[in-house]
Amino acid sequence: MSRQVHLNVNILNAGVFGGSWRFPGTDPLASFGLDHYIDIARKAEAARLDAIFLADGPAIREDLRYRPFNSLEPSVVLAAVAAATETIGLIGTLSSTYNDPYDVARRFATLDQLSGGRSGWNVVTTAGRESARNFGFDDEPDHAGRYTRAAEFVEVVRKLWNSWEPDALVGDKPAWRFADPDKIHRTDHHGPHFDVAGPLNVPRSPQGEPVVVQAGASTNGRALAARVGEVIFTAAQTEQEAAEYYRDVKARAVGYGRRAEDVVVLPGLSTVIGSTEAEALRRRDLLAELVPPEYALTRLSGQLGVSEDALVLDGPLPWHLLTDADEAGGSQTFYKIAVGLAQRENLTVRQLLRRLGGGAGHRIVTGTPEQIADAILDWVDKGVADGFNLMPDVLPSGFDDFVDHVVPILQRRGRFRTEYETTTLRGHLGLKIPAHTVPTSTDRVVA
Ligand SMILES: Cc1cc2nc3c(=O)[nH]c(=O)nc-3n(C[C@H](O)[C@H](O)[C@H](O)COP(=O)(O)O)c2cc1C
Repeated sequence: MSRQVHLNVNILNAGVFGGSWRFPGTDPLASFGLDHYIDIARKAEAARLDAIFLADGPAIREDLRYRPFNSLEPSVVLAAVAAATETIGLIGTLSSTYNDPYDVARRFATLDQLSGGRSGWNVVTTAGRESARNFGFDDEPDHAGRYTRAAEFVEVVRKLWNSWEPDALVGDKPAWRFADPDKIHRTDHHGPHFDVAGPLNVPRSPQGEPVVVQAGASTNGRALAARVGEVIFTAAQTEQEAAEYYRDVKARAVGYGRRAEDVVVLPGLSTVIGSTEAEALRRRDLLAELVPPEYALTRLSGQLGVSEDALVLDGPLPWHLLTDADEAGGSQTFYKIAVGLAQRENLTVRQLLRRLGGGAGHRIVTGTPEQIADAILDWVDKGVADGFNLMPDVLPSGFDDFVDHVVPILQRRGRFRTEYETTTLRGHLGLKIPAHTVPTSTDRVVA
């Protein structure tokens, strides 16, 4: 049987482009209301997608003068969507840098319990000074330190998810308890030992425990992905980039004693769909025009860590100011992607801004439903992706087009489910229930 495709939909405000909210017929503020998420989730469930996905950064980083951008807390939104759906997976992003393990463990265990085993936690380390400032930091902790903390953070969360014993004490030193808030200079925290006690005592979920998703494809990010990630949300502009990442992270996972199939790799895919190729291209052109230039420039300067003055629209990137990606402070993945695009295609700043469409740098495929379906199956059949985290160009219209016209093609070709065979997120993704979560006779199962 040909490999089945896994598909999530990332509900990103009014769509992935910086000007999606301005697209004709789009309600720019829909994403500030619950119906936006419930309607898309129900549409995704009716189309038998694996999950909906909510990205998140605990700060309003977008320039609100140019783009309505909400920062609704993902676990709250997902709880409401859980009540309005029955089978679709529910993946939310919470930062390992700006949260505590107990709180994250509790949120996703609760969501898992109440949703019947459909929750997934996307662990990110969160780049950007704005988020740091929201949590009392002077500046963002360094990149490597964020990942050191993330590795231990996930370990503690998983222990809490299985903390059936009263003294789920982990780590050997008290973490930063707020004994003396004045003394907590959190800018110097690097991978503290978390000291948590007390079980979560949430009854076992039908999927054992929430799925751990990871997003961040830098060198540090790959190590974390291979160690703990069950689903990896990545970004790749070319088949070669996708292939290199896919093989590397699966090999690293095997190196940690895991199986390659324990890791589902889902690159982001932005789709721009038209009934003809010409119509799709016209839609793509309009989306490019709708991106406020100031917004795109601000976003690119933040992504590259250079001032806007250094970005001359009709000139090349300021190569003399750009460091090696592994030295970048923010998201090294998207730093690499932007630089790689400009280098490979010899783009001016203006041309790069158009290629990115005001987004971070996910691959954009523009075409007819058949062309989109071909592009999806091409990477899956070449073994460089297990499916995709979809980011429709405009929400909800772009996702409606995908569900109404692309999914049926994948189903007719026998590559995508026509019915759910399971009711849990793990089940949809083909992930095993972790052995340590399978109740044993000695487990004290909460009634
Ligand atoms: C595909 C993808 C999606 C991401 N989504 C988020 C997100 O929703 N929130 C966030 O804070 N960081 C997100 N990040 C960035 C990283 O997880 C994180 O911010 C980190 O600091 C940078 O990771 P990197 O250097 O490994 O790219 C994403 C990164 C990638 C590659």
